Amino acid sequence: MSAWDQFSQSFVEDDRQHSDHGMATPDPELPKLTEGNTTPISVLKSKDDKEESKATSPTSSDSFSESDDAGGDALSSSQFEPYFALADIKRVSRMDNRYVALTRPIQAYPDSDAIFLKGYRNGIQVFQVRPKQPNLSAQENVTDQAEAPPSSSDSVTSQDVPASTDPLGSVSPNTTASLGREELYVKDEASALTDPAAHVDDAGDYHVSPWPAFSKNDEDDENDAPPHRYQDFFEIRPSPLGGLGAFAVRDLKHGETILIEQPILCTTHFSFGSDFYKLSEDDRAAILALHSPDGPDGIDGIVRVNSFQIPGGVALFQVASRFNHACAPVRNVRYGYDVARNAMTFSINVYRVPRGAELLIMYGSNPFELYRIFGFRCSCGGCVPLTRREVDRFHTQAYNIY
Ligand SMILES: C[S@@+](CC[C@H](N)C(=O)[O-])C[C@H]1O[C@@H](n2cnc3c(N)ncnc32)[C@H](O)[C@@H]1O
Repeated sequence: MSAWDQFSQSFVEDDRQHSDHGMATPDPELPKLTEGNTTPISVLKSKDDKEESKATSPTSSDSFSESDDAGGDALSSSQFEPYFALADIKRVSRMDNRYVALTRPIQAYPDSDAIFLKGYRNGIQVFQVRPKQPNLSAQENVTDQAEAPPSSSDSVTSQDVPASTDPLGSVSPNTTASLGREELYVKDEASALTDPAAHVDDAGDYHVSPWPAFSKNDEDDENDAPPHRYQDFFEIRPSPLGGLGAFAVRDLKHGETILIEQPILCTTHFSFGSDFYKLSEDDRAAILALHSPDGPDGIDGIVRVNSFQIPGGVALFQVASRFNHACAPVRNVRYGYDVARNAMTFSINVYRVPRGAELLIMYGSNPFELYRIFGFRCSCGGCVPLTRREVDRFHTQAYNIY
């Protein structure tokens, strides 16, 4: 397993253990931690790890990625690098061990030496905050992540948190370790107003309701919410865009979560071959039944056109991978990967979708990019389709490059 794989695995496992939140919905307005008054101190990885992650992490051109408005869902592995930064956030209020900040970008947060960008949830940027560790300068904190002693502020026993699953630093076995983690939600006031899951209390602070409980074994857990059934929202059937697609079975309204699905396979473009053969026969059959592009690529082609980027790799889904693409004016569904639940979630991002309409996500920002990555000429009706001449020119240019 590469360092990148190990890291991303630990990230996911860590989130499962520590958080009810963790929607990794990407956002093209990702605040750069170098903006404003923020002083970046470093990233977690050592130089060697970084080199390796560069070599092994997939590029954004290999899987679905959106990059448009605030509802964009561009999944980029780089966004999940552990950004550690000296940062402050103004006007923060503490609620149930979590922080809600009303300003963005991140500016100043006096009690922390590191902020870890976890992902997004309902358009809210979710961070984990590590309080300042005594007797260590900022630089030492970064370079000595692995050796840094746990602080005593937030005790978690190492039985709860195996060392290998802690992306914030190692935890010695058989000791009481403190992860000193807090969760932080950063939200601008404008988007709060459109977020159905948030409300503002009398003090002006935003409150965010937790996601409904979800686990693969919903039926086994009495405390969980009822299983989320996508069939209550849409059906999969032939699409005029080609092959199969998803169609609303009733009127759907903005913000409705229509799909929560765990992947059949999480992999990388480099390890797909071996990962595929570790699957059960049923899962392999489900992958082979997904849309297969023309050409000689075989299984590689199936992964290329059906996978979603997730932290550290790509994932294939039985249902989510059936959604067709539409460009910005026509797309009506946004998606994000919920790291905590290892689940892809789709929700409606337009005012209303009438019963019978096709539900469409955005794979890429323009028809040229779609052709280059996925090999199809977009016919969504919301873009100017590529002409035959443009396609020919693309092939000529590609031929000249290679
Ligand atoms: C992930 S699959 C989507 C589901 C697929 N239609 C199926 O039958 O499983 C992606 C493929 O669907 C087709 N497709 C999706 N959106 C399209 C669009 N807007 N215009 C034309 N073809 C599209 C392309 O062949 C693309 O490679």
